[in-house]
Amino acid sequence: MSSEEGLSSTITDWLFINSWWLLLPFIMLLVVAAFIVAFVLLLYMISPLISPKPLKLNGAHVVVTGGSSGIGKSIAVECYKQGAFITLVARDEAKLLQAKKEVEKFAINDKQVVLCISVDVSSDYSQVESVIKQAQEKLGPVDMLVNCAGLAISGKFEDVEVDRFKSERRLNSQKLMEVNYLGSVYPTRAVITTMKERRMGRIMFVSSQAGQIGLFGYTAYSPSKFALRGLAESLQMEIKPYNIYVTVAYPPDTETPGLAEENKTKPLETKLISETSGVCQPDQVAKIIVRDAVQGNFNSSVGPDGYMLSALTCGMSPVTSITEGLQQIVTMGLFRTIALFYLGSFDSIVRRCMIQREQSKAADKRE
Ligand SMILES: NC(=O)C1=CN([C@@H]2O[C@H](COP(=O)(O)OP(=O)(O)OC[C@H]3O[C@@H](n4cnc5c(N)ncnc54)[C@H](OP(=O)(O)O)[C@@H]3O)[C@@H](O)[C@H]2O)C=CC1
Ligand SMILES: CCCCCCCCCCCCCCCC(=O)[C@@H](N)CO
Repeated sequence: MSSEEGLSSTITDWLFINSWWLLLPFIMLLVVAAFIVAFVLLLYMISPLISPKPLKLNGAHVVVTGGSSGIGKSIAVECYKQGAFITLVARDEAKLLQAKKEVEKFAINDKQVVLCISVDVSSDYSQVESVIKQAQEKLGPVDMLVNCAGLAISGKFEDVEVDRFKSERRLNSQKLMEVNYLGSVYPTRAVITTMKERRMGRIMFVSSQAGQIGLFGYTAYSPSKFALRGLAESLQMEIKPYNIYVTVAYPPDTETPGLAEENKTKPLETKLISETSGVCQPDQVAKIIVRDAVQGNFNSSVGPDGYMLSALTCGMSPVTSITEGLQQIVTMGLFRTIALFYLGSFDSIVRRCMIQREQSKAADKRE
């Protein structure tokens, strides 16, 4: 070895020995990252421990209000397919009988029963209480209540008859707050005592994506669906120690007789804005809702827009799995950023429609 080579290797040795501490921040960073990864993994592993025990639908008694049509009927079918006994609740008896026949096609054993009850869920509590009692006498205590009876009216604030926000009752002119909100309070009130005694049960409220955001044309509808969220959160805090779990479902537009009826008078703005999150089939919506209710998830959403909306509007709602909580924490800022773009595009839809209306009005006047 030449003396020059010897010198250079001594220098490298010296540098190595004396500068290892330069790597210290990197090592520390690695250790911290490893801890975070391990912590998250641990959370994922214990997540099932804090989640509610799934409800067995086989042999369970499921009451579905609004079960004679649309989403409610599909929910009844989905539960029946999994072996449940069903009580369908709605007003029109002919529609109920027709739905009963359709549901019965999906029996998986010969003990299963579909019971029909005709009642207006929104008018008189004592009536609702007595029909629920009848149903319990025939098919046993209610294991799951699905509050799906409801309707939508859309129209500009000043165009919706003031009466229809609530007020007096006329035939075929249902009031939104009464049906969508009180029509969920009454059946829930009628089943809750028995559920608490049995220390088990599921209560589902079918809200809407319009129960998460207020939209053009939904000044009467949205509040009636937002109200369900307040009810659900308060109730869940009361009944969680009794092992009863509440689910709020927020579907997008879904192809049902109810939607067809609503579309007859829907403002163009409402149509265009709602199209953002697409149109779903009732069967597809029902599958997701029933799965979430069985698992005891507080939140049930459909599709990517539904997922983002739910994470964004989670507020102080209860969390039913650690994974869900983590996802909300991580995605909140990003989803708010995306939401601002959506809001901008909704505002521009409203502005464009207004300009178009004014132009066609002016043209009409000239003629
Ligand atoms: N379709 C959609 O785009 C969406 C719907 N939703 C919500 O889902 C629920 C179901 O909607 P959808 O399937 O479209 O509706 P449908 O109109 O197809 O069905 C409504 C059901 O509710 C019953 N019902 C209505 N009023 C009463 C009442 N006062 N007492 C008892 N039963 C009643 C109806 O029967 P009857 O008339 O015989 O009483 C029928 O069985 C509603 O709450 C709606 O707001 C949420 C998001 C999207
Ligand atoms: C990150 C943020 C994402 C934002 C996505 C926004 C999507 C808005 C669409 C709202 C659709 C409302 C449908 C109401 C359906 C309904 O309840 C009636 N059809 C009942 O008949």
